[in-house]
Amino acid sequence: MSITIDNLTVEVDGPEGRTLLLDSVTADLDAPRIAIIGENGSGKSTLTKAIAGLVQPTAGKVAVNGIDTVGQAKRLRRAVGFVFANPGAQTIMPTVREDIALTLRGRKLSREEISARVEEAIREHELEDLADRPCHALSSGQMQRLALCSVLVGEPDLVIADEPTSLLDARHRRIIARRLLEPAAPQVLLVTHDLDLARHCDQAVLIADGSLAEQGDPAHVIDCYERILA
Ligand SMILES: Nc1ncnc2c1ncn2[C@@H]1O[C@H](COP(=O)(O)OP(=O)(O)OP(=O)(O)O)[C@@H](O)[C@H]1O
Repeated sequence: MSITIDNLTVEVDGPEGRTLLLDSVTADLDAPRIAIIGENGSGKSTLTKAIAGLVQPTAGKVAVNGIDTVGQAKRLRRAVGFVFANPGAQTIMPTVREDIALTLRGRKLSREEISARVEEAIREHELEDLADRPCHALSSGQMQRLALCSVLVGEPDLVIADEPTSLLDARHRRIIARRLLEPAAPQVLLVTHDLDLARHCDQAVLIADGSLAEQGDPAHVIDCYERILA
C-alpha cells in the first residue's frame, strides 16, 4: 500500500494554548517495511496515528492506498491494523482468547472459521498457556504480544505498530522482529527506538521536532539520526 502524506500539520489545543505537533510533513511511503525513528516527543506516534485516521490533520492530507484518512474511517479500519505503544489501551475483552476473536467479529466468517483462525493465531504467537487468562492479569510484555496477535489475526493489508517490541524480553523481541520482517508478513510501518530493527527495514523516516528530517534508505537515515544525537 502506498501512504501519501501531503503537507500534514497537526496542532492541538492545550492549557498553554495551541501546540504544533507536526509541521508540514510530506512523504511517500510504499516499502514493505518502513521504520519511523526519532527522539522522544518528536512526533512519531502522532504521525502514525494520523496515518491510521486516529488523529485529524489541522492542515494537509494523508491517504493510504488512495483512502483518505478523514471521512473514510470504515474502509481505513479494514485495511489498517494499529498496535498501540501502550498495549493495555487496546485489550478490551475479558480473556486473551476472546480478545483475539473480537478482531474477527463482524466479518463474514462462521463461528467454526473464527475459532480455527483464533486457535491458529494462539499457536503461532505461543499464547497457549495464556489463552484463558483474564487480559488484566497479563504482564506488560504478554499484553504487548497479545495486542500484536489480535491485530495480525485480522490480516490487515498494513500493520502500524508503535514500538511493538519495547516491553519484550530478548527472546520475544527476536521472535516478533522476525515475524514483522519476514517476507510473508503484511506491510509494516513501525515506530521504534531499536535502531537494529530499523536497519532491517526497507525504508526509514526520521522525525525531529515535528518535522520530517530525513527519509530513504535506513542506513542513511540512521546515520543522520546519529549525527543529530552526537
Ligand atoms: N493531545 C496532545 N496534547 C498536547 N500535546 C501532545 C498531545 N499528544 C502529543 N503531544 C505532544 O506532542 C509531542 C509529540 O508526541 P508523540 O507521542 O507523537 O511523540 P513520539 O515521537 O512518539 O515520542 P516517544 O518516542 O516518547 O513515544 C510530545 O511533546 C507530546 O507531549
